[in-house]
Amino acid sequence: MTDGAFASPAAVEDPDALAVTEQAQGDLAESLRELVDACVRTRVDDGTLMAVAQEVRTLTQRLLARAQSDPLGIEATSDGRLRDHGNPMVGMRNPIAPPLAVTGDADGTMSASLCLGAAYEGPPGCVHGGMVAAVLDQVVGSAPAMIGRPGLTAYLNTSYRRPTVLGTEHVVRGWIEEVDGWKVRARGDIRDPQGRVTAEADALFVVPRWAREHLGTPTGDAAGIDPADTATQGPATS
Ligand SMILES: CCCCCCCCCCCCCCCC(=O)SCCNC(=O)CCNC(=O)[C@H](O)C(C)(C)COP(=O)(O)OP(=O)(O)OC[C@H]1O[C@@H](n2cnc3c(N)ncnc32)[C@H](O)[C@@H]1OP(=O)(O)O
Repeated sequence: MTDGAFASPAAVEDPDALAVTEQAQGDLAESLRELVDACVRTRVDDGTLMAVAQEVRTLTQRLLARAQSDPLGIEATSDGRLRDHGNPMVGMRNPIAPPLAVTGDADGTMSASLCLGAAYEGPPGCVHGGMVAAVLDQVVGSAPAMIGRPGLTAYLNTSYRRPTVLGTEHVVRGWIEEVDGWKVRARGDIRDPQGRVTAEADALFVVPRWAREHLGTPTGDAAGIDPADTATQGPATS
């Protein structure tokens, strides 16, 4: 992100055409998620592996025939969305994103379901700890964003209570503990189907100085911001 990232929203001139494009982009990413999973689990012979690798490289060249050199960034659009399609946790165009679908409750608690496959394995049969932290970073970090304080992670302390098992539906949650001007302390956890906490995080998100002029003036400390009252201030990401 750079200074002025949200200064001029990208104009959406033809919403129908954009919807078709986004459908195609999302479908491509989904097909690549299936490819990554197959790549990790396949037991085909060496000749097939080499042939498929060559075919994939050919497909890559087709996509690069027209590609931007920069990463996608976070883009505000004139239809009121904040597009973070390249994000590795929620980005619908990013095949390495699960992708998480993060939603907010009326009380400001953010949540997402999580069920990861073989590509995310750390300990045998379990989700890699770095991935667990990244998931918590995203979901917990979306709580400050929802109250109009989209900060960068200053710290994220993660405690791993029990393994997060692959192929199992978990629930990830994030909520605000304290708002202090541009700093927001937030916590979150991941729970297994039995409701047991597999990991939890305590984090601080800080709106960087360069972004503050785009977000107005904070009203003060926690007493000044009620997540339930301000939930609609946050950006809609899709
Ligand atoms: C912005 C637009 C985004 C839009 C987006 C939409 C988002 C929609 C969903 C988001 C969900 C994202 C979830 C993933 C989020 C990442 O992955 S962020 C990537 C990882 N994090 C980073 O790269 C951050 C790197 N660090 C930095 O850029 C800067 O150090 C920081 C954290 C922005 C702060 O820098 P700064 O703006 O210059 O402010 P600074 O004066 O240093 O500190 C401000 C205050 O914070 C305190 N502070 C700073 N760091 C710490 C710390 N580590 N411990 C304790 N206190 C600290 C300072 O003491 C100071 O306190 P006060 O004196 O004001 O009381």
